[in-house]
Amino acid sequence: MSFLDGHAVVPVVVLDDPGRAAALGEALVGGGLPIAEVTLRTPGALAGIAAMAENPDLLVGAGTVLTAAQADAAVEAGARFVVSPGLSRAVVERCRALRVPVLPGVATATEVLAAADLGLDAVKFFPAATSGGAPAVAALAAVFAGMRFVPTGGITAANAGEYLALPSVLAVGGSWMVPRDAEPDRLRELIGGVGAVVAAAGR
Ligand SMILES: O=C(O)C(=O)C[C@H](O)[C@H](O)COP(=O)(O)O
Repeated sequence: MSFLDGHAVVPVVVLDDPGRAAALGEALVGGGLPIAEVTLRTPGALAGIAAMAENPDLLVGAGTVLTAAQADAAVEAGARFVVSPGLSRAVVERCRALRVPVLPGVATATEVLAAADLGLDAVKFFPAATSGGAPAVAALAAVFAGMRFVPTGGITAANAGEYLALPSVLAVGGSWMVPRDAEPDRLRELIGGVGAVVAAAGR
């Protein structure tokens, strides 16, 4: 069981204007992608999380969480899961204390081992494309039987299927369907296209 069950693709959102968060959340839900990882990389990210958290049909989480204090702030704003680009014991332990699922980033076997030592059974594989792509995930999965991966970073509609074909891949993350400056029509088109990618991968 994972908070990502039923979510094969996690949209990674960089919000410049928190005033657009609610509409983006509606577009995701309407397009069949009722989940968003809002990165804490913009000043309005926490306000955006709070706005999205008001949508009962949307599972909203925080990305780019680098410190335990940021995990606190994200959960306080309404984040229901936490994603980090790297593996921080402090972040993992704070999320456990907050009873919120956490997905720390790893890119090497040593980091997967460290995550397993912390009792984790799912990690983000980041940055996926430049860390060896789907073949690297398959190679890591071969030696870490209980570990599941969420590759993120450099994933597109064209290559998501390679990752989703791997049984060790819980989901993929990416921003390709939520580009920062897309007009609403283009956004709907990109979000709507994700379903075909997921279906083609048999998910
Ligand atoms: O910092 C984090 O915690 C992140 O989540 C980083 C994101 O995974 C990538 O920025 C998404 O990568 P692209 O799909 O290539 O845009």
